[in-house]
Amino acid sequence: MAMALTSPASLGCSRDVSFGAAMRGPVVPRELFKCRLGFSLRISSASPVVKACVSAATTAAPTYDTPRTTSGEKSNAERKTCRLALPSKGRMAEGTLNLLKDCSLPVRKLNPRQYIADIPGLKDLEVWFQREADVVRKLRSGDVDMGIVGYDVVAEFGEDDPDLLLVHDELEFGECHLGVAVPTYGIFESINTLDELAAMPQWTKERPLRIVTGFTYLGSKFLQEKGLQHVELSTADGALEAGPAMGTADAILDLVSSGTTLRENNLKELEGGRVISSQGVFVASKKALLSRPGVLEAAHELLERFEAHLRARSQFTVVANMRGESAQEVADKLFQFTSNHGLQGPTISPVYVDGGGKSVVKYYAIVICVAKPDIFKAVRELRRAGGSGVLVSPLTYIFDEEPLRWRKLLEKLDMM
Ligand SMILES: Nc1ncnc2c1ncn2[C@@H]1O[C@H](COP(=O)(O)OP(=O)(O)OP(=O)(O)O)[C@@H](O)[C@H]1O
Ligand SMILES: O=P(O)(O)OC[C@H]1O[C@H](OP(=O)(O)OP(=O)(O)O)[C@H](O)[C@@H]1O
Ligand SMILES: [Mg+2]
Repeated sequence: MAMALTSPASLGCSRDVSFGAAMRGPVVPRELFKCRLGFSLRISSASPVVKACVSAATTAAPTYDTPRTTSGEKSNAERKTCRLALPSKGRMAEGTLNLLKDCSLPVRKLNPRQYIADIPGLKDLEVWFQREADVVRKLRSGDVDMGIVGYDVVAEFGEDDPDLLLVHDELEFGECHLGVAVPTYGIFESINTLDELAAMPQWTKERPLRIVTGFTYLGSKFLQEKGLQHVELSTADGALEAGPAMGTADAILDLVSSGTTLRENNLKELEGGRVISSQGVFVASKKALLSRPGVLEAAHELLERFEAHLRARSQFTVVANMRGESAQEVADKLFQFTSNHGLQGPTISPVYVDGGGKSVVKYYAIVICVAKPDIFKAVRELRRAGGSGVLVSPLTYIFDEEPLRWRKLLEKLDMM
């Protein structure tokens, strides 16, 4: 899937696949415009690309001569502390802070407008709040070492940079996907798949399919891979769903979670038009993990806690008293009548009751973990196997052996 898009030659696609290099005002000289794919685009007002984008009042893909990473090599070489960057606002900010709090690592921020903070549980770690795209840019430039953001942002602004390593790829918040959508009406009424969209006779060199998106890197790569011929991408900062009805775009490529915004704007997603699925991820710079003291240790600590918490979150711990003559008999009944046997197997211990001055064992207490959706089935099964007094409580952490993701990370770092 990784495809380097650095020169026209590497594109291997029609020159019609172009970006809306619309004006950002007179600040950027026209000659300096560079399309995202890495080659210079001469802007002429006669060009249909420019005309379309100007009339669409969209903004240019943010790719002039400015690199997509910031500088900082010098100050980074001198930096002694590790840095974790977190989203400063929006959906992902809340999810990230909640996750850290649930992992007993609350972020301490003196006031909401301050962009530096710390985590009392993690020494020698600076926490920096940044807009999500900047988290990724600063990872790439070496200004921060680790970050938590949506995978969509890593994929878009990371541009397949091999220095970015996903330490945890499923933090279980901010779930959404990036997909192509078209109107439900007009010429699109009977169009339901990306292939059908691509095959529409309407799209020509002179009148390409106009797609508005905030994801020009992922979008161009995806559409080229899918072989779409005459496409023009433009970009805007938000409310993209308005584009088709306003007449400024034919289709959109945007994030979807509940699907409400699409529905409310008379748009439908196309089968085969899903670019990526996304959720919160923990990402780190390979260079930093390998060379900056303390980063690997901090990544390990965070990963351990995320894994242990997320595993526990999906489970209940269940304690029940089971009637039986021996622990062995209870274990046999559990295996026979129930599908829940705990992590490795049930823990079974005798329950002593007063038998008139002599303690006797008539019950055995069992402890098992049960996946949350299976809890009521598990209780029914336990009763069938002779269980009573079933106690169900939430779990905080499940620490297993070394997390699988840690081993995978060490492999990626050539440390195994
Ligand atoms: N329905 C959704 N729409 C957009 N993003 C979502 C959605 N669900 C989860 N996300 C995640 O949230 C991130 C964006 O969140 P949000 O739009 O709140 O950020 P923001 O910083 O306010 O951005 P903006 O510049 O758009 O205001 C996405 O990159 C994605 O990872
Ligand atoms: O499938 P849904 O649950 O409806 O969510 C999807 C919408 O949410 C986001 O927009 P956001 O709320 O960030 O507004 P914006 O478009 O102005 O950025 C995204 O860009 C979609 O428009
Ligand atoms: Mg938004």
